[in-house]
Amino acid sequence: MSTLLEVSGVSVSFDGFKAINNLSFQIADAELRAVIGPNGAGKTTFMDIITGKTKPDEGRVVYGDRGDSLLKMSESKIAQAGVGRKFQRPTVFEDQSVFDNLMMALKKTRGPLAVLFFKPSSEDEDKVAKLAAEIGLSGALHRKSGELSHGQKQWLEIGMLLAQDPRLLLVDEPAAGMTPAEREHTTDILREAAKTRAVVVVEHDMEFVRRLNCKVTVLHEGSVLAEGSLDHVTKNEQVIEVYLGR
Ligand SMILES: Nc1ncnc2c1ncn2[C@@H]1O[C@H](COP(=O)(O)OP(=O)(O)OP(=O)(O)O)[C@@H](O)[C@H]1O
Repeated sequence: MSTLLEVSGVSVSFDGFKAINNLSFQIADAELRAVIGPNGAGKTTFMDIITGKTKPDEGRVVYGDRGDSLLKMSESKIAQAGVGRKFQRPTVFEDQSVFDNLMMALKKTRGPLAVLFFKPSSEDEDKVAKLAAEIGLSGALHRKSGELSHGQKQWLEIGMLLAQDPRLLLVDEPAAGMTPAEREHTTDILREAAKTRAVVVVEHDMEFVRRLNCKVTVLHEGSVLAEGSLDHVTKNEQVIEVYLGR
């Protein structure tokens, strides 16, 4: 499997405090990865660097088949290049139906002019139906999104990101506030999504990470402390000390 994203030797300081310290990270196409670490480990800043929100002081961030540097690109250019990000709080359009939210997300992939003159084809309707099935909302297609449970809103937002067909999807704490059954379904969605794209999941919940059943990267003080299977990293003495032993 070829490398899709390579972060090497990246550091960033805020007012002299090194939030990211010589961090290196790689992910392949169609790989699922969990990123864990205690509060303040640098997980959010790490994602901010990939999406272009924060520019590092040093290091390289190389992406895609041509090895483009993401550091030279704006946030919107990075998004256009196929990097999608899901924040913790869902931001679906509550007054619109699930169907309309997914359809709008499909439109967005076609640029501003296409949005103005957009007429959904039956092909688009099929795509929306397929996305709804992928996120487990086929039965709720015509419900107002505002009426959905917290978990369902999160799934809808994942579906809206998938509608844009990202090559790399970054997901921030998807399990927060979910019921155990919703968490299970969320791991299924993410595992399925990672069959055709790279998915990075930042998560605190260990049971959730165990169900993801993927390679885990442990961050601590802005660097990678350990990497490997969950069983491997949870046996690491340093990991136990800084994170799990608390
Ligand atoms: N814009 C900023 N200005 C100053 N300090 C910052 C800024 N952004 C992050 N930090 C600091 O950098 C460190 C890393 O923060 P970050 O939010 O990336 O950690 P995190 O692993 O996502 O934590 P959490 O699990 O609590 O969300 C923290 O000590 C934080 O206070």
